[in-house]
Amino acid sequence: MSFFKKIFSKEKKETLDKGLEKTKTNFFDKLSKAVAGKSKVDDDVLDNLEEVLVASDVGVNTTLKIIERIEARVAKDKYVGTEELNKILREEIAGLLSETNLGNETEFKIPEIPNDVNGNKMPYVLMVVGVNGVGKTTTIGKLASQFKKQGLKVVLGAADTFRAAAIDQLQVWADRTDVPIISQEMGSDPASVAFDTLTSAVKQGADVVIIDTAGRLHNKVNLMNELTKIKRVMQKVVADAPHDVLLVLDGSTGQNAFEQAKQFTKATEVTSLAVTKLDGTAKGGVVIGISDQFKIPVKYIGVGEGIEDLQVFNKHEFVDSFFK
Ligand SMILES: Nc1nc2c(ncn2[C@@H]2O[C@H](COP(=O)(O)OP(=O)(O)OP(=O)(O)O)[C@@H](O)[C@H]2O)c(=O)[nH]1
Repeated sequence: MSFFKKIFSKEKKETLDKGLEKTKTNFFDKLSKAVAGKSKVDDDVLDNLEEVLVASDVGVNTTLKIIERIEARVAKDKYVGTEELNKILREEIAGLLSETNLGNETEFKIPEIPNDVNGNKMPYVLMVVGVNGVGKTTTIGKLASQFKKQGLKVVLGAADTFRAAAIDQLQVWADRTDVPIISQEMGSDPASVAFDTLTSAVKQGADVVIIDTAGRLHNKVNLMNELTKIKRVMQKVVADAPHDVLLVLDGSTGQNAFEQAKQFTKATEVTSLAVTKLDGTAKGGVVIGISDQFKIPVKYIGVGEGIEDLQVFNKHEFVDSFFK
């Protein structure tokens, strides 16, 4: 490993540790109360553990899976001391997350997109969905910055034309990261903005296009129609666009994030997830539950407001940081 990579990894780890601090403190405080006065893991301890996991927003289904596995181990080993519970829990959570090959990435990277039939360079198209306020714009800005740092040519598309503020906020990030942005006035057709963005990106020979969209969940049919139309129109320019549909979820909303994931996956095909605002919350367990339940990769996690505070989600790093 290079010297710089080592430094970066150390910084990444520190940010992750700091970002998960609230979740961790809350979780381990509750866990120690759950085993207080007990020397072995019995039904009482398991009941308490179940409550702790649910209270940490791991989600009911995933909690039940974890409890079942611990029960099986306790039954097998006959006597499991409460001091071992931490270790067992860590192993079972890591095991659960390892059952899919998701969450193994360590770096921001995008696949190469083949040229079109005429030999034109095609960009990687990332469409970003999610309700207002979850950190969508910030995540787009942070991603643009990461890709640009790798020397990639990035273009942003302001296809959330529902609110003027959304266009303005994306413009702020475009200025901050010095990345071109394609926008039209508020109220214009989002599909038209997406079309313009892709056309411009192809003309510029761009590597990555990030399209912001409006996420109005209160009308699922409209949302579905809008996203379907954006996709259809984009495909007139880049045949297999979008290559990734990233749903941004606010981790601090806990179970609400699960609910949004359910709604969006019904409205469109979501291919990856970003869970933001983990730093300000004790609900970080939501990442474990969401990874387990949706079988859609959590690709990115937000652990702060700064441009560097978006991390590629790696389940091993996450579990390590959580149980440290
Ligand atoms: N602490 C923390 N704050 C974050 C994170 N990600 C985003 N935020 C903040 O969350 C707030 C909302 O983020 P936006 O990016 O504006 O959210 P949005 O989903 O685009 O919402 P609209 O702009 O209202 O559509 C901003 O104040 C961000 O700085 C994160 O990982 N940690």
